Amino acid sequence: MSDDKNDDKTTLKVRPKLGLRPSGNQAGTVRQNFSHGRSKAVVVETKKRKFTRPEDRQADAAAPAAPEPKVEAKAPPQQRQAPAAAPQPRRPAVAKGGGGRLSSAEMEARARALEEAKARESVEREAAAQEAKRLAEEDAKREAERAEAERKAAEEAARLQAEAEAKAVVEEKRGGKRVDDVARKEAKAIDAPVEERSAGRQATPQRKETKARENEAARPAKPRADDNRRRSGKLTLNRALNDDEGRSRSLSSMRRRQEKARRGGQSSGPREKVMREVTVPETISVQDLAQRMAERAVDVVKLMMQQGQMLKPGDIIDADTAELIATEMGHTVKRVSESDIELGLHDVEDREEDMQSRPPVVTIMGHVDHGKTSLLDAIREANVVSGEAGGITQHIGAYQVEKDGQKITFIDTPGHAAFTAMRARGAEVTDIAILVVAADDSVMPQTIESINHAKAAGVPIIVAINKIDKPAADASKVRTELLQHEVFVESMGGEVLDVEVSATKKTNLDGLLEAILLQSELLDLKANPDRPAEGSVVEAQLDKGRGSVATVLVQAGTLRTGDIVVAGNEWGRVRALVDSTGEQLKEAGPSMPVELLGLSGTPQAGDRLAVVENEARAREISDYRQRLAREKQVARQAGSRGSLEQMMAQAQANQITEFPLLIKADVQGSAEAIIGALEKVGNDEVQVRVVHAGAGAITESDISLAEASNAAIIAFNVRANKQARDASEQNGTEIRYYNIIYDLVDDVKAAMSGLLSPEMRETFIGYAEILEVFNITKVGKVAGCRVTEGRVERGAGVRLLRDNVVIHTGKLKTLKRFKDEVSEVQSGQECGMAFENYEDIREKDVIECFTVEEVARSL
Ligand SMILES: Nc1nc2c(ncn2[C@@H]2O[C@H](COP(=O)(O)OP(=O)(O)OP(=O)(O)O)[C@@H](O)[C@H]2O)c(=O)[nH]1
Repeated sequence: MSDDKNDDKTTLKVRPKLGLRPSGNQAGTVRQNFSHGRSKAVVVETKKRKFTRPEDRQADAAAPAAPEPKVEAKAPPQQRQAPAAAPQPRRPAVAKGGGGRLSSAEMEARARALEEAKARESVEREAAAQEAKRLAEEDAKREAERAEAERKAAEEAARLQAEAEAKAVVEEKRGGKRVDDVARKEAKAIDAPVEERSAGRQATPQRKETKARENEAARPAKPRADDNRRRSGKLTLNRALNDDEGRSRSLSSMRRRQEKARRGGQSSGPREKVMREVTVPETISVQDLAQRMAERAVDVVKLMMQQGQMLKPGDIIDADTAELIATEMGHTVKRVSESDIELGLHDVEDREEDMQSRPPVVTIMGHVDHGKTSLLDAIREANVVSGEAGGITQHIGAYQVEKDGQKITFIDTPGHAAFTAMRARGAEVTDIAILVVAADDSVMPQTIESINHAKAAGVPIIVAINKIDKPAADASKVRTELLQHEVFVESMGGEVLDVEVSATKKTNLDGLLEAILLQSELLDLKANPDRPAEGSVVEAQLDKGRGSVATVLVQAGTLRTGDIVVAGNEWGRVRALVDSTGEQLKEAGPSMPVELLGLSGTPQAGDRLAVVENEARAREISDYRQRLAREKQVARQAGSRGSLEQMMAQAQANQITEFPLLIKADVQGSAEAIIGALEKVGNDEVQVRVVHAGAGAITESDISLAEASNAAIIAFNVRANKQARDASEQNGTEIRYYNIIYDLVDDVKAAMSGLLSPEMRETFIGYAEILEVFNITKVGKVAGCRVTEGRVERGAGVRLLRDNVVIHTGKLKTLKRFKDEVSEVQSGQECGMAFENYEDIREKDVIECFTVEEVARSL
């Protein structure tokens, strides 16, 4: 081929040309084409061969390597080999060429040789083209197989990831550390293959490049085998065997790769960064968060460092920070809180078509001795009253009675206390309140309280005017007096049903039951009996023989023995259900009161009860609630009680437009004046709602009503008695004391507009009772006292109380113990006290001692 000019672009083709050429070496390029449209230009040095004599030709033949073209170092070996076949046809022509002249025979021979060479060349070209086509097909097939494997593996990875995340979310809802562990594992499973993927990602371009430069050493073994195959157009037995081997190796390696990917829980799936929905609890460690995002913890630490925060992987961060990090890294966040554990436990929505009518639940309220128990007893035709100590209702019970085939559930509560306690715990069990008013006694303070309780709960009232058998009975007086408290009975043109009854004579009891059923019809009470039960604890106690016994009112669904229930902080498996007659039941439907046995501890009245799917969930919820209760207790002890400011903050957050207050004043007149002044305070957005107002000291019942209505207590010139003070401390209800109406109104106004000036927080220090009053010349009146509670301090603020009503507020002039001026006197000790600029002190008056501190308003 040394005499050829290789400028033809055909693969492996070197076209021989006849004719005389200038002697000497000649350089040129050969364009080589490969499969997939790739080509390569190779520099070939050509050498003009001289026509020589036979003896010269022999010399030529003795040196076969000489005609080999000089190929650039980078040129593939294939290029070097391919032209080797071409010189053959030219040999005869060269052989006959002597002295530069050719005979006709020689010319013929040369022409024939030329023809043969052409034919051979075309055959070879065809074979090479076919081989190239076959290789291209094989490549395409392999490529398709690989793509298919990758797609399957990616789907598998996506599925596993979705499962892992779903699992993490479910576990997260149930709280606890387990979640983190599971999520961590899942995240790890996802994470590892991501790295594998990225390794694969790097390998691919490399492979491509290697193919392009076939002489590079980095090329993997398999493609090299392919190249060898391509180098030759011939298909030999050996090569065919090698090919098969190559193919089977390729398939099995593919299978291995798939298998590996499956084991690893993923594959060489999508190569872009995967954006995840990251579940973020209230607190999370940096490491955990990184794993949930499938990111490296060190990257998270780096990111936080850029934000100016130094963190370690083990550090715990709050949900806000975690959200910031996750969003910064391009993930979306799903916030969950510990309380999510209770999701779906209560207030599950029922479909309208599943709802069925249920009996009404009735509570009887009223003033002491107006005949509540007698009435209930008369209705039940069972003698409960005689069994009670002193005839006073001692227990809370719940019973069901039947009238014309319709059932009515009665809850017998001692006054309104249990009623409000239940409301305070969120249990809204009562559908109808029966207000018992004795016809001979008419409306009394507890009657008014009962009205306010019912109103605050939004429960309709039915007035039962009792004891009409008594000669002094005056039903119309009762009706008129009720008008003053905004209870408009039917006979006075209102909507409240009223029934005259006699509990002892059993007069008109049917009328009362009919009124209840009528009211219940108006209320259209419904519940779905075909679902896990929900209810409220009406009463609970620890019974020596039976363990924890809770009287439960089923409110929705059906409660069955064997069910696993959570009631308040307690849980248990229902061992037995007993109805009000003492009979064992298998199940209890909506509005059915039953005694429930089997709880792990004793819940509180008003605790809500729900059936859960398994013990684990019951335990988890109960653990969570117990922890919460402990934390609440600690918070209360730390003094973080509810206040007017907090109330307002809450109101603003929840966009509440009502500002509930309970007002207690020294006289009815001041209470009314305060209500009048406060009514003017409101605007379009927020209004004062007085849940109850009255004269006299603040009692426990006021605290429970305030707690149930989420109201603050405004005390005007009155104090709370000991029980009330304890109760308010316990449940965190704020009592604000005032002695000037304008201060009171200003404070409420400020709280409502959210512009509270610094709060003057008053801390109670102690009480002292005046035993004797001495009149000392020059000094004035001095009170000989005994400290009954806490201590008394000189310089502290003092109030003079007479029957729990504030008479005077001021400062102490002297505090003496046995003639000596002292700074403080402890409980149980006696001392002498005198007020600054105030002398109207009497025996039995009480001196309240307090300190005042200014607390900056924090909303
Ligand atoms: N004459 C008459 N006396 C009645 C009637 N109803 C109740 N009494 C009497 O009134 C007293 C008080 O009755 P209770 O049923 O204990 O009253 P209560 O409201 O349940 O009282 P507490 O449990 O203390 O809240 C009892 O002596 C009853 O006999 C009635 O309709 N007529």
